[in-house]
Amino acid sequence: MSHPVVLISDPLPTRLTAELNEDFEIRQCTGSNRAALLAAVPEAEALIIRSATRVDQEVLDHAPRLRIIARAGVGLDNVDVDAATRAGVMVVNAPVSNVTSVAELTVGLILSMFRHLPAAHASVRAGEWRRADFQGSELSGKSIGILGFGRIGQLVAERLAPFEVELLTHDPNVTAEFAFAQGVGWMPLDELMSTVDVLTVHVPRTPATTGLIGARELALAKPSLRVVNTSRGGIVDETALASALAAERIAGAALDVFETEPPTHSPLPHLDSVVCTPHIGAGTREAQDRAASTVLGAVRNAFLGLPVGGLVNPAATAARAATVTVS
Ligand SMILES: NC(=O)c1ccc[n+]([C@@H]2O[C@H](COP(=O)([O-])OP(=O)(O)OC[C@H]3O[C@@H](n4cnc5c(N)ncnc54)[C@H](O)[C@@H]3O)[C@@H](O)[C@H]2O)c1
Ligand SMILES: O=C(O)CC[C@@H](O)C(=O)O
Repeated sequence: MSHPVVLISDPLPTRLTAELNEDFEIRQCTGSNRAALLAAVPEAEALIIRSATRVDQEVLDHAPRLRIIARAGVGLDNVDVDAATRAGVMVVNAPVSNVTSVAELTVGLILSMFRHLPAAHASVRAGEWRRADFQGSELSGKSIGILGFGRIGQLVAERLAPFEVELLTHDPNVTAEFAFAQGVGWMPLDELMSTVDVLTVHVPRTPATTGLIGARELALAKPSLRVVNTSRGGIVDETALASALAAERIAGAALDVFETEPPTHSPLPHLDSVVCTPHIGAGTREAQDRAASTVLGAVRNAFLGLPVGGLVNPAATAARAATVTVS
C-alpha cells in the first residue's frame, strides 16, 4: 500500500522528519522556487512549510490531494487560510514554538543598538581601537513601547523589566487592566509613538497592520526613538522609516524582517543607524526542534484521525481531512 506523500518545502531538522518515514513518503522541494513548488504539490497530501513558501489559491488549485498545510512556526501571513478552508484543507501552525527565541533576539537587538555592538565588533576586527566613537546609551530609565501584547510582546516585557525601564504597550485586543497586572502601561498608538525611546513591534502582518507604523506615526516620535521589528516586514513602512533615519528625525532601527527578503533593494541595511539580521528570530536549535515536532505530530494525528494541535481553521476538517487514514 502506498504511503501518503508529505511535501516539505522549507528546511526542517531531518533527524525529526525521519520519524515519519515508516508511515509517509517524504519529499522535499524549495518552496521559494515557485515552479518547483507547483510541480511537486499535485501529489502531496500534506505540505509542511516555513516562512519562505507562499501558499495561495494557485498552489491550492494545483493540490487536489492536499489535506493539511502545516506551518512550522507562528506567522500565517504566507498562507491564504480562507482559500485553504474553502478547499477543505486544514491549516496548523506551531504558535509557541519560537516565541522565546524571538523575545531573546529582540532584547539582543535593543542592546546592540544602544551600544553600537555590530559596528564596534567590526572596528576591532579591522584592527582599530576607536573607543570614543562607540559611546552608547544606557537602557536603564528609557521608555519602551511594545506594539502588540501577545505571546512575544509579553515575553519581551518580562525580559526587559529587570533593566529598570518604563514598559508601555498598545494592543487593541488587550485591556489596560491586563497590561497593568504585568507591570506594563497601556496607551493609544499615537500617544505611545510620542512617548517612547524604543518601539518594538510584535503584531501579525494582516491588511490592517500593513503600514501600521508609517510616515504619520514616525513624525510623532521623539528624536531618541529606536524602532525594532522582529515581527514581519511591511508593518513598519520601510520608505518612511528610511527617510526618518536618513534625516536623523529618529535615532535608529533594528530589523530582523523586511518587506522583501532578502532586502536586496532596500536602503535600510546600508544606514549606519540600522542593525540588521536575516530573519533569524526563530533561528535557534530549540525553536526549530519545537516547531518541527509540533507540526510533524499534527500531520501524523491528522492522518490517524486524532485531534490535531495548532489547528487554525476547524471548519476545514469536515471536508477532506476526516476521510484519510494511515495504516
Ligand atoms: N522573526 C521571526 O522569526 C518571527 C518568529 C515568530 C513570530 N514572528 C512574528 O511575530 C508575530 C507575533 O507573534 P506572537 O506569537 O506574539 O502573536 P500573538 O498572536 O500572540 O500576538 C499578536 C498580538 O498583536 C496584537 N495586535 C493585532 N493587531 C494589532 C494592532 N493593530 N495594534 C497593536 N496590536 C495588535 C494582537 O491583539 C495580539 O495580542 C507573528 O505574527 C509573526 O509574524 C516572527
Ligand atoms: O520560518 C522561519 O524560520 C521563520 C518563522 C517565523 O517568522 C514565524 O513566524 O514563526
